[in-house]
Amino acid sequence: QASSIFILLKLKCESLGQGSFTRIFKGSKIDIRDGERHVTDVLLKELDANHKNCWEVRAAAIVTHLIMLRWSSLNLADVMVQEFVKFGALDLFLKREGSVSVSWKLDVAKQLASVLNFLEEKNITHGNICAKNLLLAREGDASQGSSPFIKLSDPGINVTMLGRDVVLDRIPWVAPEVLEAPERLELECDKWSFGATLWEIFNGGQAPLQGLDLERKLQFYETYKQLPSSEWTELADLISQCMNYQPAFRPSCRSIIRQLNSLITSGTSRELIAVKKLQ
Ligand SMILES: N#Cc1ccc(Nc2nc(N)cc(-n3ccc(CO)n3)n2)cc1
Repeated sequence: QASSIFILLKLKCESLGQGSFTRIFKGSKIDIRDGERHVTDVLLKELDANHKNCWEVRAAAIVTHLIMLRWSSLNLADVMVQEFVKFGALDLFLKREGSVSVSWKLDVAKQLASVLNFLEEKNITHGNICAKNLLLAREGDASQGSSPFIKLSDPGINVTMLGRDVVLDRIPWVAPEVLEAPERLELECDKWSFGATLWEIFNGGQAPLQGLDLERKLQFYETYKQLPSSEWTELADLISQCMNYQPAFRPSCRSIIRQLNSLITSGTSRELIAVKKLQ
């Protein structure tokens, strides 16, 4: 049996961004099989010190021998290895890129709605839908006819295990009902978060309610506020339907996908009219 040795190399020390309790690094996994070297880029998510105990580290890689080279200070038990997704988190990408087309944004939104539909069919609640957890595997280039491709990252630490301040800081992605009773995390909560993520996608990746302190974030929910609405009324309607304070009133995934499809048709013609006006 070919004994394959995985050597996990922490090449760069600077973090690539951070989750709430994780530092992330780019690394390389080197497989040596029958004398051949296969190098793949990996992302290492290292949990910070005082959250080690509640990190449900899934056996991410089935490794025969994992050799952490001497200079990597990572302790295997607290590291999750993920495939390195080429263009990284969507919020950072949108901030970097600034101008992507309406159809690009709707394509990404539709992919996320399809992922939510899949999870709903399996009755799985993700619990941390946001642009930071959407990873862009393919940038997509309209002139080449290629479309973007996103992957949904892991939800990280379960919201029921987070302190109240951390949950408050997740306003407006966390559904209001979760604030009172985190164990009531249900499928509808992901619909609420989908609405907030849709808002991010159409606002250049900027975080909604950025800069509000926890007190003001809490007031936002206590006074049943909605995010600043887009001037595209059909989009604003979809976002506020998803961010309905009554979980049962939020649209089904099928309805979300149907509404995105009609935005795609009206959206592209809106863009054509805008282009015609410019000419
Ligand atoms: N410039 C740049 C650049 C940065 C990162 C990647 N790649 C990547 N791959 C993953 N599997 C996960 C992530 N994440 C980034 C933030 C989070 C928070 O959860 N994850 N980034 C690609 C390009």
